Amino acid sequence: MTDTPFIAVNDLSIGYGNTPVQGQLNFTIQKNDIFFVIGGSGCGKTTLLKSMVGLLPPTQGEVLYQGQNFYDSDEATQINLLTSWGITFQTGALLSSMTLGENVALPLQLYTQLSARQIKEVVAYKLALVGLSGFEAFYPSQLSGGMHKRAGLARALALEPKLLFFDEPSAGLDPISSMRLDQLIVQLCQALDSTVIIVSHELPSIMSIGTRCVFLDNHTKTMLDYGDPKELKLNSSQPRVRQFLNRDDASESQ
Ligand SMILES: Nc1ncnc2c1ncn2[C@@H]1O[C@H](COP(=O)(O)OP(=O)(O)OP(=O)(O)O)[C@@H](O)[C@H]1O
Repeated sequence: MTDTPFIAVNDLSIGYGNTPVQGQLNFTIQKNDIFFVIGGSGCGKTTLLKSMVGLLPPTQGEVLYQGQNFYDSDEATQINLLTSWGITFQTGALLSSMTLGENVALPLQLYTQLSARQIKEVVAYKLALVGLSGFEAFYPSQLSGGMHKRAGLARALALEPKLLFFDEPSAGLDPISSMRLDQLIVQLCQALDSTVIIVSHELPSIMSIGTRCVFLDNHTKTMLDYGDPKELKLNSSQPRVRQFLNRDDASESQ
């Protein structure tokens, strides 16, 4: 038995060139968490996600995945980590020139030895999981916003990831579709025994499915608090965190 956290963010600073975005980030994520990264517009949520998925080396500190630091690892370890992650960013989740079937098949073709027939079966299964059975031949432009998000989820799930990253998964969806997507994320997370990290502004999602969250602050350029969002909403010692989670007007100025 080890007490190494599933993910440990240690003294992390992130930014672009000489412009710091966030610093002194320290928190852990447990296996099976549905972990939200929250905070006002432009505070650095997407930047944190980019840094966590290997797209932006930190300016200081580290993110450890069961003790492994992506940026310090050799290529084989980096590929192992990358193929155990499913990532959907807000834009560009799907390649527009490919059908849904081809989009979902792509990671399987790149990273597995499966035959064409096996890939076809896995694609059909993943599309069924997100309620898109029979849509293999559709192009992303032929889908509604909600279907597009679910198809992005199917592609992220292609390699049965143990860790899923989502940037604003329900952006642009109506409240009902957004709630259905939340339920789908919870079901898939349980079925695949996965852990999920979500960047989101959506308070109903944060409150209904979030197990823990970290609040990034624009003013101080660091985290103000982290923990169970329901707890923080009531008891955070940080007024800006309570304002945000209670949707007080004061949080809108962030
Ligand atoms: N590629 C980039 N180069 C330089 N600065 C960037 C880049 N991408 C983002 N930034 C800046 O970094 C800061 C944080 O941006 P980021 O997109 O991470 O915030 P966010 O919290 O995800 O915002 P939102 O909630 O509005 O999507 C912003 O000031 C943004 O202008």
